[in-house]
Amino acid sequence: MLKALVTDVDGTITNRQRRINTAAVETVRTLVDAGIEVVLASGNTVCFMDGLCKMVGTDGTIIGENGGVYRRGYSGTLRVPGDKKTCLAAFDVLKDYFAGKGVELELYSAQYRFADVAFARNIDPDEARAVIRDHDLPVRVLDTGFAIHLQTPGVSKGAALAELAREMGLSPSEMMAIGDSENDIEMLEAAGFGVAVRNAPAAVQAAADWVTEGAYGDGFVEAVKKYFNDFEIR
Ligand SMILES: O=C(O)COP(=O)(O)O
Ligand SMILES: [Mg+2]
Repeated sequence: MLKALVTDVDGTITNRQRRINTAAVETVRTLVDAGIEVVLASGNTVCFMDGLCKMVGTDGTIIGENGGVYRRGYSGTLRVPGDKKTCLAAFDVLKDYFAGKGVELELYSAQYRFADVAFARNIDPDEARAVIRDHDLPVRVLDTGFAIHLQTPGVSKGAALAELAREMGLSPSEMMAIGDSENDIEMLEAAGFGVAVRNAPAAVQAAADWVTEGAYGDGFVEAVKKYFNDFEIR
């Protein structure tokens, strides 16, 4: 039986423009009201996630910064498996490289981040990967479709899911995960049942156990409806 749902945010319960799908919000509330824990798992910052949890109506359990941080409930201890210093050092190398080509990198909410670095998608992520490789830097480049992130190896939403499951007294096999992007791959693999929404790229769909017909929030709602009876109602 499934006991918790772990869902990505951007591209999974929002549309391409980051507008939240209101039916997806209702669906999350239906789960929460049935006693099923819903974990929001995102590349976004903790403060963003806290506001989102409050307004959607979850208990504040989050995975943020692509697994760079996670926390059980609003008052739980914030765990920070990520390493911001390493990511920032790699970012400086990228910044210099792209400045040399006349392209400025735009950091996203750097002052609110504990673990990863996020910046605008005005460069080719594969070119950034090549620079990281050439300089032998210990970070990986993630393109979420909404931002590019730098993250230390071993840190992922999937690794955070496994740690969080332990804190919640659950097994990852009792969790369903839903996502849309390459920062969700490890999470879809770690969960007992992984779902990709239709807008997910092929590599993400391949990591999932099932792919929805609908895209974005419509796909999210479709997946929860289809598997609702596999959740243990308390
Ligand atoms: O922060 C991002 O780049 C994307 O966020 P997401 O993980 O909720 O899709
Ligand atoms: Mg996403």
